[in-house]
Amino acid sequence: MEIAAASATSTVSFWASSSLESICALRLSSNGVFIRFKRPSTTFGFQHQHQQRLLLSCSNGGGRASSSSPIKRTQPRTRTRPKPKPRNDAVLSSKDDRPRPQPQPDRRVDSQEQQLLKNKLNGDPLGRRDLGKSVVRWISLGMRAMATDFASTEVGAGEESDFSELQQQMGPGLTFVIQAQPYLNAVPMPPGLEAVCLKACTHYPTLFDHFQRELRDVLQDLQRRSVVSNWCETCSWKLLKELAGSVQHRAVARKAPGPPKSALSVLGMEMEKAKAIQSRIDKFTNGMSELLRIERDAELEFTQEELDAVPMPDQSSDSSKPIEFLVSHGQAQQELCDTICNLNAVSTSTGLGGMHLVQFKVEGNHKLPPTTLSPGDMVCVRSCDSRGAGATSCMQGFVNNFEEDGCSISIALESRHGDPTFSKLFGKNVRIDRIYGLADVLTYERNCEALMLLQKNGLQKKNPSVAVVATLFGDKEDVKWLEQNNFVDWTEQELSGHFTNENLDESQRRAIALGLNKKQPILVIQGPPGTGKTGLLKELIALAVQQGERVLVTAPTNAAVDNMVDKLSEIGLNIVRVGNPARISPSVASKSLGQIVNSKLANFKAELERKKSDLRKDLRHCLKDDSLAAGIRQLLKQLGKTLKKEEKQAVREVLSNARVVLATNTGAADPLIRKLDTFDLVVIDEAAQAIEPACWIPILQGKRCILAGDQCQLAPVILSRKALEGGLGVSLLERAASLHGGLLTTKLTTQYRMNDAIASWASKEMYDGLLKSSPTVSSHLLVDSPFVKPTWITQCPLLLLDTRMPYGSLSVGCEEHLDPAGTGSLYNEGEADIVVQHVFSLIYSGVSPTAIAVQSPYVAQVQLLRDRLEELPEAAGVEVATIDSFQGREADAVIISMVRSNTLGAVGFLGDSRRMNVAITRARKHVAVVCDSSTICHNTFLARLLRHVRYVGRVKHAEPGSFGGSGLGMNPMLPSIN
Ligand SMILES: Nc1ncnc2c1ncn2[C@@H]1O[C@H](COP(=O)(O)OP(=O)(O)OP(=O)(O)O)[C@@H](O)[C@H]1O
Repeated sequence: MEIAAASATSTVSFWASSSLESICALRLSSNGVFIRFKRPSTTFGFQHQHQQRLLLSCSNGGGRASSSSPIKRTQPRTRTRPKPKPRNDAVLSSKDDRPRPQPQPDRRVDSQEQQLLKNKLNGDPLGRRDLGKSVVRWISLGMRAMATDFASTEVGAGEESDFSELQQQMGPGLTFVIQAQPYLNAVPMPPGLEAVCLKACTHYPTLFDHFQRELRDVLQDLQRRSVVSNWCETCSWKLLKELAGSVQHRAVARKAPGPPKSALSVLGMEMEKAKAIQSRIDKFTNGMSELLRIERDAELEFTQEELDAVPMPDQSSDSSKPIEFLVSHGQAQQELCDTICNLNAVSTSTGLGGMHLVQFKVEGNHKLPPTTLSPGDMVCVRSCDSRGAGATSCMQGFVNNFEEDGCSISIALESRHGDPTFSKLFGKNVRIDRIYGLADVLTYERNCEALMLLQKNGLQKKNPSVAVVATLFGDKEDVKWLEQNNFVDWTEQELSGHFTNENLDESQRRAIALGLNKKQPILVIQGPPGTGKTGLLKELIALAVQQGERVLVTAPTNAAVDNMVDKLSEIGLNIVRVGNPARISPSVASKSLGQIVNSKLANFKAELERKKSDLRKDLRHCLKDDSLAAGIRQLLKQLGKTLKKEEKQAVREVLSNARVVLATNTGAADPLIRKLDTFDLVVIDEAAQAIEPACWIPILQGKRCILAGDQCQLAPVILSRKALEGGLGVSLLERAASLHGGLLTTKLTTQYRMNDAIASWASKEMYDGLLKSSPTVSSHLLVDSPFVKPTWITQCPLLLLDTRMPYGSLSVGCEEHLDPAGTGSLYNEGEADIVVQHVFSLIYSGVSPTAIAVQSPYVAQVQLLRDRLEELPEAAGVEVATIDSFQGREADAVIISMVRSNTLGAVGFLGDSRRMNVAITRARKHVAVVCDSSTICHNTFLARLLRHVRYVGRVKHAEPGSFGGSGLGMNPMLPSIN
């Protein structure tokens, strides 16, 4: 999964100017803030936790907080290291088997925290009582510096362009907070009050309040010195006032919500009823904000562990080795590495959305080492010495791509204009480390912001989704009232449009008819695997566009969004995919905002480049003539500005002309989308996998919404047990489905994917026997596909390849092992052998490699399997993926490697029924489960799965190296399972 969560994940980093001796770096990262202090010979690191616990630790230089976790790998490497996945995918590492990080109860701190949180939600600036004198002074100093910088444009007043640049950088909420960080960062925090400082420095109302005061003082000072005539009339003050007057500022920074008068005026509802709805919203948003905070802290802890694990080269390693091979854990040479050293920044360009694309090249034109990194992976980029040591400051980003020369890698850095560290990467040795798990401050802020907007605007006149809010937070009586007063209507709309798929069944047509009713504020489409949700949404969106609606389509993961982009591209709709370019699948990149804008401006850019090159030639000829050269430089600058202006214009045009805009749930908070007109319809696919606050981001931007998904498939990934138990893991789809006696829900019950031997297990285990198989698929087998030979395997829909040994002993070579790379994931080499052999059996029987998918819940096993299959040209096209990343897709034959084989009977998260449901139900005609049944059977849910296979499928004992061949003519024995 992209994570699962993951998704338009992005992180923002800031690092202090190196001129500051005392502070080396402050990083606003992943749902939280890290700060590192540098002393001449010691580096202190601390992580701010909600418990206000400061974890102080020391290390000798290297810019990396030492911790109890060892820096060097001590385990010997015995095999190609499996490629760990980012946490989003890596929900599936055995870390999930560990106890979740639990915040320590501290009543005093909790109440202090609650007060701060309450203030944050209320939008009140934190006062002296919350902060204390020294912290107030610290903020004032930072904001004074920022205000001075801001007002410096007044000195050359009249240059409109400077202000327009300021205008672009300045924005309410998070944008302002981001702009403020480098200034705050440059002021040493008062000792002992770091935790409060860290809280305050992300609190927008507080920062804005101080900034406003300081700017006024700075401008008044300029007036006294006759630099400006009237400070109130200065452009910077006007800009600030404009900001303060913006709707978004008022939404975020306004004080506690007043009475729900708008509900009264908009809906004409009785005041008491509206108050009751508002109080339910208040209770919900306050509770959810608290759970988000708990979860953020758990993520922060996880992230710190990951950052602590970023390796440093061993002092004793052989320095004569090619420098680019200096990789993680002090290994001088290894087959694959997740750190690349000795890189130089060679060029930079600005991608859409302000993303900096920086190209790094290996020094001396060496080739890049073989690496586990691939596009979309999260990395941290740091300057260091030539041996990769002494890395201090860091920026985070994503791998954008590898250049064709084999020497360069391009990284999309999440930095903003003026970030001081960015320019410092040039002319330095740089190392890039892969980071596996990162909590994300932007996601956290966006989720919190959505809750704030829901609380403040939910029942307001200006909220286009007021009927959705009233339905979801109102009781049965309120919903009846909404219907009686003609605000909502729950009937089906007559279908008149043209279907691209005429085969839709009755329940699918009903779902479409309900979804097209413009007065149905919210519709939940619940469908077990293979019931056609994705195809149905494609039809529904096409028909909604036909009836003149603009649609915002979102999903919790980039993979799910790309899947929808793929489907919608087939029917020729005018669609745009918005999101981090590095996270968009290359197969749908042509529909991304960046590429559409680039192709739209291709001619313009070519012409501009021609002009620029002419001007540069002229410049070379007139180097002696200063005034002419200055004029040419001015023209070149002007051309750069023209391009920026054109790009902005093109972005606006492309987005406002698009009939369908697609993004992840959190990606829908992108200002580019927010600035657009209200959408008529919001569709959230895979909604059961999203936490509710994230769903409110798109919902609040549309008049009505449709949630599609299956609450028996993957759930939102929640790290903190406390947050999970508090209800953060309950999706909006799940909550809405149980509201108002199922009024909001329509169900699909016929599946069109699986052979009934496969579907009947899912139906019995997960859907109370209600999932029916269409006769068109209920008995289809691999052998029915063209060119497939009849073998016992191709005629078997369900197969167990069992590595179990008698008397409870483990099959030699088939034991589970902990990933030596320290990811916490597990692998099983014996099972990998058996999987490869089974893949070959299928291919020799005539099954196309592209019709085969191999899945494992463990990322280390996925990487091992990829490595094995990549070596075999015959297997090219076989897809190997974690279960989470395969959700929403299907394949004719699916092989699942369960990995767990131990004498304790420990199965970890294999016992998660929702994940196993997804794994098994991806298959159309054949599932092979490779496992050690003596371990697996300790879990009752998995034992029932084994029993089902035994009754309706086949069981075969399997050993590495012994099972194989085409299966042609074989008549396997069927050992029983106790
Ligand atoms: N009415 C129908 N008649 C025939 N085939 C259908 C029909 N509806 C869907 N299908 C087929 O069923 C298969 C599964 O459809 P789809 O992927 O849309 O299901 P889904 O509900 O999204 O599944 P999942 O939840 O597992 O992702 C596809 O191959 C699709 O073409």
